[in-house]
Amino acid sequence: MDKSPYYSRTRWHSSVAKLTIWSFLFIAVIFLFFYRSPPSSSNSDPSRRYLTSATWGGAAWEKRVRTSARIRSRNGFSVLVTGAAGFVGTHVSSALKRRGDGVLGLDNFNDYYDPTLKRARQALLERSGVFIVEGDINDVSLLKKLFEVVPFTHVMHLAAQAGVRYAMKNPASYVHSNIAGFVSLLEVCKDANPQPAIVWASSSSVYGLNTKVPFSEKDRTDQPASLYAATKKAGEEIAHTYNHIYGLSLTGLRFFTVYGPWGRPDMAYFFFTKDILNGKTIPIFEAANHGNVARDFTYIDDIVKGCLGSLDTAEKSTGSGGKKKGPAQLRVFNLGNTSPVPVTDLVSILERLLKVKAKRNIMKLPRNGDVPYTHANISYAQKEFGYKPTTDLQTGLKKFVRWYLGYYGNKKAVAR
Ligand SMILES: O=C(O)[C@H]1O[C@H](OP(=O)(O)OP(=O)(O)OC[C@H]2O[C@@H](n3ccc(=O)[nH]c3=O)[C@H](O)[C@@H]2O)[C@H](O)[C@@H](O)[C@H]1O
Repeated sequence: MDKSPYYSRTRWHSSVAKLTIWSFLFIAVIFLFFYRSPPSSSNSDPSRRYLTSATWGGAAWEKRVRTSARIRSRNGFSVLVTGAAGFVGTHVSSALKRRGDGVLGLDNFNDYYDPTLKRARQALLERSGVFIVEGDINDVSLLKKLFEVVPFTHVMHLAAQAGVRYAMKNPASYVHSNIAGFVSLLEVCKDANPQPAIVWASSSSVYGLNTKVPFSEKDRTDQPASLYAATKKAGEEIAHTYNHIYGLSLTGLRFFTVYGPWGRPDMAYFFFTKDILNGKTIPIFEAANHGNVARDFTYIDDIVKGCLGSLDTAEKSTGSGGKKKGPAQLRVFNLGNTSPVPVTDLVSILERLLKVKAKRNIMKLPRNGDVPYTHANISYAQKEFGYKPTTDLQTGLKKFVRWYLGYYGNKKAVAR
């Protein structure tokens, strides 16, 4: 049967209508899929393995966030601690919680060093009521969500790619965490209402090739010797910018070689202990003309006091919702021990504590970012919040070794 033009037109119209409806439905389904699925953390750093594909959101998750951040003392703070499963992050979170502040942790649990140690720290914090959200500081939507759920008064920003020598192996990870991550955190903080006051971890390494000792905050910091140092120095400049434009209150802390229980396995005192116990030779660097390489090793409890002192004296940010209302506080403090010790002496102390002779391989300081000497002038922190380190290297290492042997269950050597 012949079809009339009218019939063909009607059929054509009905096909177009069907196609439109199906296309519309298809787009709606795609849209719903992306809108409803919980945003996962943006672990976009290609050079880093994350052991979890972290998800967040939902009523139960928000309740945990709120409960963890709830203030339990008069005039207490509500603090977001980034890098909470890290060495310093764990100690600071637990100290804040103990005194009644609300604490919420954030950590991406990356595998720069053994993540089971980070999980053990997490379990420790969990027992004292601190919840660690799994996510990356580059995940702006997660950060925004956290600030929607909790009006944090303070941010203790300790998440970072640490380690001086590793920067030659994986430079991108330093830019990702210490620069991009810091900026994404500051972006969210400046938009928050109220804006939090921010205390964050810079590093003694910013002094780089500076030879004037002891290092004072007024000394030059424009000659970094490693990419790690350069990213921390960049952080200090970025802090200046956000303070200047948005009225964020910012305090940078230049930590000097922090050590102690629950420490970082990539640091010399930690892997020296392991290698001495295993009878493995340890490389000990020496400076030019057989000079000693020395560090102003600072015990973790002293660093925690410095962190809390900085939080307690941090003034409020002056802006809100991305608008500056007036000048805000901008500070940088050295947090060191003020008594440098040669690395060879550190090894001798470990030998005595472990009752094992180290196999030493003395070698020239490699050109990998290490500097020969650090020494903090701490008078500024002393003046501002009474910072006064009280633990010498011998005492601090004794506590570290006791923890190490307990944690790793090595029964062969016993710390005195
Ligand atoms: O203050 C900081 O801001 C930094 O402190 C820490 O860096 P460093 O002071 O370099 O500590 P760490 O690696 O433990 O080496 C200690 C000493 O052992 C020497 N060292 C090291 C390795 C080795 O094989 N042999 C050796 O002699 C080495 O030459 C050095 O003299 C943090 O890791 C860093 O993240 C940052 O926070």
